[in-house]
Amino acid sequence: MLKQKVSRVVLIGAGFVGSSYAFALLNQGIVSELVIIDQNERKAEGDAMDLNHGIPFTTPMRIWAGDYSDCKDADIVVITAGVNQKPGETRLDLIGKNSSIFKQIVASIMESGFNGIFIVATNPVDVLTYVTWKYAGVSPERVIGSGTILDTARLRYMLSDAFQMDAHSIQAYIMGEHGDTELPIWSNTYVGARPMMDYVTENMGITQADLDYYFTNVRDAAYHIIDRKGATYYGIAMGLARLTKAIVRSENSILSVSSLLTGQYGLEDVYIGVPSVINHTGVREILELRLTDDEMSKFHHSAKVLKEAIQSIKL
Ligand SMILES: NC(=O)C1=CN([C@@H]2O[C@H](COP(=O)(O)OP(=O)(O)OC[C@H]3O[C@@H](n4cnc5c(N)ncnc54)[C@H](O)[C@@H]3O)[C@@H](O)[C@H]2O)C=CC1
Ligand SMILES: CC(=O)C(=O)O
Repeated sequence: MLKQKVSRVVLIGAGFVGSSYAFALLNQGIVSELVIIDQNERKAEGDAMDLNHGIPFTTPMRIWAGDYSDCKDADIVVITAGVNQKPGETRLDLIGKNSSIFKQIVASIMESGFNGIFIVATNPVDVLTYVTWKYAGVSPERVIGSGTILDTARLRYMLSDAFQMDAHSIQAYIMGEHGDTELPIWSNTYVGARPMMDYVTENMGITQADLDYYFTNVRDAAYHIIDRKGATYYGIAMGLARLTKAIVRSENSILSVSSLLTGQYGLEDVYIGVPSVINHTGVREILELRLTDDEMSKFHHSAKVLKEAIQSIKL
C-alpha cells in the first residue's frame, strides 16, 4: 500500500510577505499542510479561513492558524515576522527591532522539538539568518535565508525583457548582501549556453552602461516599489515558494540563497547570498563560482558589511 506523505510548513508572520507566500503555496500545491502563526492571532485565523475557501479550486491541503507546538512535526518553518522598511529606510536599519523578536521566536520553535529546515525572509535577511542559526544551535545546512533569490529573479527578468528572451533561458546571479552592497556576477551570466557578454556585444548593441543601469534597478527595486505601494511581497513570496518546493521535492536545484560560508571565497562565519544546491537536507553544498578580481573584491566588501552588522548585535 502507498504510504501517505505529509509535508508541513509552519509560517511565522502573516503580514504582506507571509500571506502572499501562503497564497503561492496553496496555488502551487507544494505542501499538504500549512500552519499560520502570528502575534496577531485574529489575522492568522482570518488568513487560514480565507485560504481554506480557495481549496476547492486547487490541490487539497490542510490550513489552520496554530501555535508553536505545531512546529514539532513541520518539515520547514518559514519566518517572515517583523517590521518592514518605511520609505527611505535601508534593510540594515531594521536590525535592532527584528533581531530582538527572533530570540523568542527561534526559542519557541526549538522548544517544540522541531527537526526540520528553517527559511528566513525577515530583513536584514542575511543577518537574521545568522541570528537564527546561532539561536537554534543546529547545523548550518538546516538554516537558509532567502538571500539574493529575489534579486537574482529581478535581474533575470530585466535581462529577459531587454533581450526579449524567456527568463528561464537567462542564467544570472546576484551575490552578496540582500541589500545595498549586493553585486551582479556578469562573468557568469549566460543567454542559453552563450556567455552573455559576447552575445550582447555581437547581437544587441548593449553596452556596459546599459548593464549597469539594469543592475542599479535591481539593487534599488525595493526602494522603488516601497515608494509606490508601501511594501514588496509578491516577488519574495514566489521566491520562498520556489525554495520550499526545492526542499520538499529534494530537487537539488541551484538557487541564490543566504548560506553560511565556511571557507568558500576565502570567507567564513557569515551568511550571505551565494548560488547553493538545495534539497531535502537544506543547503547540500555551495556552488563556488570563479569570480573576476573586481567581483571578488566587491563580494568581500559585502561580507565585511554583513559581519559588522552581526557584530552590532548582542547574541
Ligand atoms: N527577504 C526579502 O527578499 C524580503 C523581505 N521582506 C521582509 O519581510 C518582513 C515582513 O514584511 P511584511 O510582511 O511586509 O511586514 P508586515 O508588517 O506586513 O508583517 C509582519 C507580520 O509579522 C508579525 N509579527 C511581528 N512580530 C511577531 C512575533 N514576535 N511573532 C509572530 N508574528 C510577529 C506581525 O503581526 C505582522 O503580521 C520585513 O522584515 C521585510 O523587510 C520583505 C520583502 C522581501
Ligand atoms: C523589501 C525587500 O527586501 C525587497 O523587496 O527586496
